[in-house]
Amino acid sequence: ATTKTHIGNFEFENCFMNAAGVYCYDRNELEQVINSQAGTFVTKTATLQSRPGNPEPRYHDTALGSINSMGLPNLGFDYYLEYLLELQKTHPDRTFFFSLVGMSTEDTHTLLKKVQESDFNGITELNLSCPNVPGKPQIAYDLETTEKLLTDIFSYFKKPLGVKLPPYFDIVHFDQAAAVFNKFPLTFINCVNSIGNGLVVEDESVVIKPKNGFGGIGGEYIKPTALANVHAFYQRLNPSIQIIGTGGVLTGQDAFEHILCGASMVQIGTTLHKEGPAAFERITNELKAIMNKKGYKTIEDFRGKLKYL
Ligand SMILES: O=C(O)c1[nH]c(=O)[nH]c(=O)c1Cl
Repeated sequence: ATTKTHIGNFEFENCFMNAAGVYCYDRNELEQVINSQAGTFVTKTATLQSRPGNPEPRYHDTALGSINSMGLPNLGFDYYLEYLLELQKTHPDRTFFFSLVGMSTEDTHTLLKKVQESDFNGITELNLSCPNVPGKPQIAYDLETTEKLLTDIFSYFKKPLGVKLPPYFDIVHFDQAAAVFNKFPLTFINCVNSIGNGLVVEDESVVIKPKNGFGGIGGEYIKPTALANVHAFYQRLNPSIQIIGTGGVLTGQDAFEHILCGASMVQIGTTLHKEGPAAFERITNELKAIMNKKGYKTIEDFRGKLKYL
């Protein structure tokens, strides 16, 4: 069996990559993902200026997952663009993802215009779902703002673009969100970002400092929500818009389920944070074993073919 895949016009030797925010802060981390079994990587979400992020502790692992309120710490757009352009020379055969978002609508347009005018030839992931910047609501929970933003973006942005989405929890919201996304030539949507503003308590205390302990939840806690979002949009979107599945992937079986629900690429966050880049080889081998046992040669043999009762 092969776990290769494609997103847009790009081929990837493996359908696994990191989730933005994990193992992607700087060249050192990104190089480790490049040199792992991952098919590609996405950068930490970049903003126009570098950001220190929220006070620590701002990330905490639990037995079943993680909670974070990082606050968008990143080295700034220019740092990641410079590295991506360098990789286009040293790894011309590979395609990478650039995650970004502005701290204002104006900044978002400034960033995307810089990408459009640059020599970057990879895929851009616009983060519409950061839950941890105090005072900034998650853009993708405001569908009117999201539609206006995408309308303006696609008037000038002509390179491959996808959006990182928060989980939705209401069938009507799936309907309304899909109706918006179907209006645009999106290359993909990525479901899901962390479940925003959870609260983990240990003994008598919160476990992270920002926002009195409130933060985005990842890991085993969120797989049912992640699978539901992947499949809800798979059922509703134009087939030209592919789906990246993120959330709750610990094993090859979890990845199999994301692909069964419709995902064309699977991102790994909390598990990668806990296990390191070796997780890519383990999970890839586990998925291949499942595919061999079931007689599936490629992921297209079962992608989206979730059975109903
Ligand atoms: O606090 C963060 O940096 C963060 N944390 C998340 O869990 N998702 C995001 O999109 C971001 Cl931007």
